[in-house]
Amino acid sequence: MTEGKARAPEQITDRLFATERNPEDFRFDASVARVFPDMIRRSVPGYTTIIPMIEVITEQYAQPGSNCYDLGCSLGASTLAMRHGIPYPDCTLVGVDNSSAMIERCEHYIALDDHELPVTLRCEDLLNTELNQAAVTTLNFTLQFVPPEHRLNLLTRIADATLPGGVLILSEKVRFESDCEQDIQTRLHHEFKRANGYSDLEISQKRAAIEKVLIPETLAAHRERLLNAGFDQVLVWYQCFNFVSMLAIKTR
Ligand SMILES: Nc1ncnc2c1ncn2[C@@H]1O[C@H](C[S@+](CC[C@H]([NH3+])C(=O)[O-])CC(=O)[O-])[C@@H](O)[C@H]1O
Ligand SMILES: O=C(O)C(=O)Cc1ccccc1
Repeated sequence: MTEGKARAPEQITDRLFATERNPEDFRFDASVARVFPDMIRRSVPGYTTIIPMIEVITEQYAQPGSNCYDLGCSLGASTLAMRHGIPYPDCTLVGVDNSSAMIERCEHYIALDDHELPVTLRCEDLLNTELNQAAVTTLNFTLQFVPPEHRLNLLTRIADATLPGGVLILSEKVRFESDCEQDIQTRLHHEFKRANGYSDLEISQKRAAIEKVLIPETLAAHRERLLNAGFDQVLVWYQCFNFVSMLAIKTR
């Protein structure tokens, strides 16, 4: 480790679903925020690849004097990737999350990161947050938690706020048209979780807890809605099982 640099906090193991519990919908509360880095790394195939690629993509699409947004920033992993990718000192970087437990811890992680570009954190609903002059906006596994009926309106607000040449990085858990593919990809995702030390009880209790709050859609539905919202081009730049990351580009 470089001398004088702050040390990254130790990761706390996610055991939230390890013992039998009453069925309750998943919430981003203090108990989740506490174990979140471990939870997301062991639960989302490709997360540890997607984060550094957000840095690479941000570096390509940031524009001088623009704003960059990380919507649903949690503890700031995607925010810090954007911070490190932005090559212009006059850019503004904003992280938004409506979980106060996440934002409180996120402030701490941002402070530990030794970098000159300031980060503004907003503890508010991303459905109401002000967006303008955006070069890069990230929704890294966040849109899936927004009620489906609000998704087009949010994406339209993002597209309207995006500068020509700007992008949206959209990572989502997806579902598949074909029942057979849905079964295979879900099984492979569960095998990934098992390989990362989650038990069958943990997998099934978490599955029940997220069922009503994490609503995946098909890739075709995402594509069509992004184009309807005002983006000009949509491409998939990453997929591992049922976890996908897209790039929506505004060319004009
Ligand atoms: N309406 C909303 N308004 C604001 N925040 C919201 C809303 N709905 C959900 N969130 C927030 O979106 C985040 C989703 S996690 C993002 C990971 C991060 N991007 C990462 O790259 O580490 C993904 C996951 O847990 O799978 C949580 O912190 C919620 O509080
Ligand atoms: O854990 C799962 O099964 C998921 O689909 C991903 C996830 C990751 C973190 C919070 C909620 C869901």
